[in-house]
Amino acid sequence: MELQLALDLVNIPEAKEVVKEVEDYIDIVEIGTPIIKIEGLKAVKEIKEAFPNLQVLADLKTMDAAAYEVQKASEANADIVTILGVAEDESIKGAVEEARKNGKKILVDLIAVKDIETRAKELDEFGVDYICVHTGYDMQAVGKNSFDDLKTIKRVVKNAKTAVAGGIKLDTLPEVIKAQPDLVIVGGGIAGQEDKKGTAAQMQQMIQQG
Ligand SMILES: O=C([C@H](O)CO)[C@H](O)[C@H](O)COP(=O)(O)O
Repeated sequence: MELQLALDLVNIPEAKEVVKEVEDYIDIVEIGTPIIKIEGLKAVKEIKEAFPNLQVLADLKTMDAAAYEVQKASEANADIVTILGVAEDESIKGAVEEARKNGKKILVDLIAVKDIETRAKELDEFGVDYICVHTGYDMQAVGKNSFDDLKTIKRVVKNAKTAVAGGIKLDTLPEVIKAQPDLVIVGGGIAGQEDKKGTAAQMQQMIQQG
């Protein structure tokens, strides 16, 4: 099980500061959609240059022109690129093909997918690397989480790795770990804490004890 730190509500210098604090305890650093929208793919490039030992995920949440966007993220040295599960099958296949050409990985984000089980089964046949259940900020605000959806994808996904994101904190991490995803994605649960290093260390330890 791996730990991914999601950075959403910071600029590039602030992102570097946070990663410097917790780099020993995380496997992947996510350059979140808001950062990419504000700062561009140079945020991905700069973080990869500063932390070459970490994998960097570009959270593009691609919906169309998938091969082109994966190509551009690859040029910025992203290791993993995200596409939305609600995108057309052609877009998903295009993203996978482009990622393969560049030695990169694709994570499909199931945010806003209504029939998680059916879509996860379909996506699993397209050769994507990760399938991720995700409760976004706006649904977290009305009390939703992805724990049941995680159990669903664990049951039906046979090829891809499984991932979970959305409001995971120290107190909810044990429930997530019980479901045994391959990747746990934490944003505010680390980046929003006073003691980021201590929290990340504790999360890594819990994950390793799995
Ligand atoms: O992808 C995310 C969200 O849609 C904003 O871009 C977050 O990175 C993801 O939800 C993880 O962050 P937390 O919910 O704060 O753990």
